[in-house]
Amino acid sequence: MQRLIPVLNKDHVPLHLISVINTLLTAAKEISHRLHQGSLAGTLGSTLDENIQGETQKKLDVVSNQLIKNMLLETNLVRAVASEEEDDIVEGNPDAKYLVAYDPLDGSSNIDINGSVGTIFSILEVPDHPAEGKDMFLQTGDEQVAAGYILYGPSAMLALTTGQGVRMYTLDHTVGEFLLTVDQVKVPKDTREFAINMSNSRFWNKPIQSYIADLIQGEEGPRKKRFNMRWNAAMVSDVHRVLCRGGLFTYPADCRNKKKPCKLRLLYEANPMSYLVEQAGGRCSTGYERIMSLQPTDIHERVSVIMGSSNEVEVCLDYHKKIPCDRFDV
Ligand SMILES: O=P(O)(O)OC[C@H]1O[C@](O)(COP(=O)(O)O)[C@@H](O)[C@@H]1O
Ligand SMILES: [Mg+2]
Ligand SMILES: [Mg+2]
Repeated sequence: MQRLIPVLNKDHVPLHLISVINTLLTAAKEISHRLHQGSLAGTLGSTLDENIQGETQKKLDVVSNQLIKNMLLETNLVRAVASEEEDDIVEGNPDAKYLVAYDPLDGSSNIDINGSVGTIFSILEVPDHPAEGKDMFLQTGDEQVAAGYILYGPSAMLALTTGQGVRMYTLDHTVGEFLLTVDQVKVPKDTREFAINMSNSRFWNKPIQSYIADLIQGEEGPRKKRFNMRWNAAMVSDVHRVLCRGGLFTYPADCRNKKKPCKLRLLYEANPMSYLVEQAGGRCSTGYERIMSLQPTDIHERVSVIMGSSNEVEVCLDYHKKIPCDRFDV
């Protein structure tokens, strides 16, 4: 089985970019080890702090964030990092070429129940201008030069794209390396599976309510086929399933908190996952716009997300075209 670095070399990925990716993986191996140790490592549970988004931080959110940040900045190859768990960007080498945006641990609520979690990352180049502060990160998803995630499940898996399709690697603990296990990931165009947090349905806008209501009616409804639902409460593992066997994943806007209608973050979650899903032949949208075309205005910006099997996403988007929003504008 092939190791990661020779595969990236064969794809002519620039050497410094390979080093940045490899550094992320070194941090991921350490996170994987700590997760594997569970309570024995003393890192489960919450801290007394909240992150910039007002969410309680788990100890492992903080530990993972520190590990990734420190390791990346030590390479001298990174100009700055932006993390879901940091209020502001953290500057590195002013002469370096790369920017890394990351969600150190996605699906945090799963940590204490020994469920799947992951690390999501997006790598950009420093733009010609404005090349200062957090504005450097305000680039569309189309500007990403690499993106991926490490899923810490029964095995630790890396899904990675550098714009030449998507490959998956599995961590071989005996040699401490990620080995190629799926060469070209392809998301099937059609599906009978969807992933959404149904408990929010009364807070959704009409287009998504109608779409999901029709899926649930199965053979008796307008879709005339039976759909199954899956929800792991970790985007990384819900999207991993979509990459492996198709499906539609969505976290739509809702009116639980009018000031914060969307949950998932554009830079740390939506853009990197969209890059992977599109590179595997799937489709990604907010319901109204392609996610990777969005111009970010803030590093912690949140968006509504619909992604997965292209024909199914298309159907969902038709509901958005035909049915007006009734509760709030997105
Ligand atoms: O608890 P909910 O509302 O179902 O939300 C689950 C969603 O929240 C997230 O856990 C947010 O990510 P974080 O754990 O990084 O904050 C997503 O991974 C997941 O899709
Ligand atoms: Mg997350
Ligand atoms: Mg997180």
